[in-house]
Amino acid sequence: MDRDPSFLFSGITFNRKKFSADFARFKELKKSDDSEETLVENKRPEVEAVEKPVKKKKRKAAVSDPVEGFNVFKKSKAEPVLEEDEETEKTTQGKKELYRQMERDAIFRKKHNIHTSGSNIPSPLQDFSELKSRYECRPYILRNLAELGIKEPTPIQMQAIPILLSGRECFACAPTGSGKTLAFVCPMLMKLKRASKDGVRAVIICPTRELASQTYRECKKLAKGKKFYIKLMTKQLVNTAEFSKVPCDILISTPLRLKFAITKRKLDLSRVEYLVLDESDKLFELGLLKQVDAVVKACSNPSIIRSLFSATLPDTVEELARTIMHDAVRVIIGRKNSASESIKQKLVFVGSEEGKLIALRQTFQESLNPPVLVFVQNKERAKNLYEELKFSDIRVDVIHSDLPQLQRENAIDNFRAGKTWVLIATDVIARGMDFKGVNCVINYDFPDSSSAYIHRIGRSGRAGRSGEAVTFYTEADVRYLKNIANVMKASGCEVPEWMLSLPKLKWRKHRPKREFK
Ligand SMILES: Nc1ncnc2c1ncn2[C@@H]1O[C@H](COP(=O)(O)OP(=O)(O)OP(=O)(O)O)[C@@H](O)[C@H]1O
Repeated sequence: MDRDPSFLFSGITFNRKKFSADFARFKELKKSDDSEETLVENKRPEVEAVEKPVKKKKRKAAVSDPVEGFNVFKKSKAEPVLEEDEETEKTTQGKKELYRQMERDAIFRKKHNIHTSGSNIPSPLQDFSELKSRYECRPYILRNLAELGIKEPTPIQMQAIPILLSGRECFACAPTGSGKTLAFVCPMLMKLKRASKDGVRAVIICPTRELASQTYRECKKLAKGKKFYIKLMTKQLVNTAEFSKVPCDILISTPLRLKFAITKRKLDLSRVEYLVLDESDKLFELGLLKQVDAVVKACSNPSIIRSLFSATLPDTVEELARTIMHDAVRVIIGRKNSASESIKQKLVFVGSEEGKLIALRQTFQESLNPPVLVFVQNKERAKNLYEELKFSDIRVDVIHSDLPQLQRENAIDNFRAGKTWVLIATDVIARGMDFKGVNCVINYDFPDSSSAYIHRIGRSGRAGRSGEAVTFYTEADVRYLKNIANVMKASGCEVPEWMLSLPKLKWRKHRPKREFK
């Protein structure tokens, strides 16, 4: 007979007092039963957890089985496992793709002579169209590049642009005339995005006024169609009463003017996001170092991106650079501290100082192929040589630091416009100046260092054009020939063996007293 079990115990009362001990035991037992149950319940997942690796595979296989009705369960339980596996697979795939990309980058860099060091270096840019696909570049930049006739990035642009766009600091060494200006201006404009009136956001320091004003013009050209506040620090601007209130996104200046403005408390650089030291090795020379240091200090924004560019980067400058930069990428195009390979270089023995003027006149008589730049050691010599040549039938002009600013500007403009055929110059325009189509550079006076040589002759053979460089040397210069001969050899020019085997000099600046004869 089936009886309800509750029925058996109906009417029975339990003497809790009498059997309190048993009751307690019973209770305990129940409790322990409960706890055991809890334990068992708790154990299950543990067992499952232990079994998981075994079950994982089964589950995975099961998931692939199209068994209806189990899907929900399988999905809900098995999905995290699947995700994990897919995740692992994805990671493996991702890693493989990363390695493949790194390999492709290495091949591409090798092809374009791009040498890099640093961690996680972004892939080089193969084409300017990648500025849009990879970095959402605004159309105005691509339009301006096209208008300027700039179709393909140069090697320094291929590598430095993605580095700067990915927010990394960079110190770069690339040959003269290889497009370094665009390599830092383009990412700067892209990162700044739009104009603002919240203070100076980017600073470009150039060693000379001429270079600063050229860089200013280049910036304006690339920013055309976009309302950015781009300012060239002139004497007039710095003396403006309300200078600190003038809206400015990008400020281009020589270090001296910047330091002056900072000292006079007219300029707040604490919001600067981008700082470029163009011709950085020059800026780190003794004459400019203090001023540059003051500017670097004034740019106190902790998330600032600094970059250094030059065609020559001595080890000492690199060491100094490392102390101010964080996690910077080093980019070298071709060989470090080498001359552009598109320049045909020649050394001409002129005997003594007297021989120079004769050699120069002879060179002009044989073939004068303007525009020609003639470099001399100092302003006195520039004035003297100009006096010698100004009444000849050659259209000659001169530029040096003693001239008033307007005259300096006119000398540059006339040379650019082809009105001047021969421009006599000191090293004031040896760096960075971009005169299109200078056919020949003549080092009337031997350059005082191999880097001065590289920059001087780099005024020709720019942007893939060919050029010529002639260097006069006297008996007194012979012992300094080796360094120049090495530069020549490294860029593929023929050099007599005896020059290369001259004793090695610990490099000091070669600035002998030269009498004009
Ligand atoms: N991608 C490019 N394609 C063609 N021309 C270019 C390209 N980029 C820059 N240029 C042109 O090349 C010339 C040299 O550029 P830039 O003055 O920037 O050289 P640089 O490397 O800074 O030289 P330097 O070391 O003498 O300062 C300029 O006239 C510039 O307009």
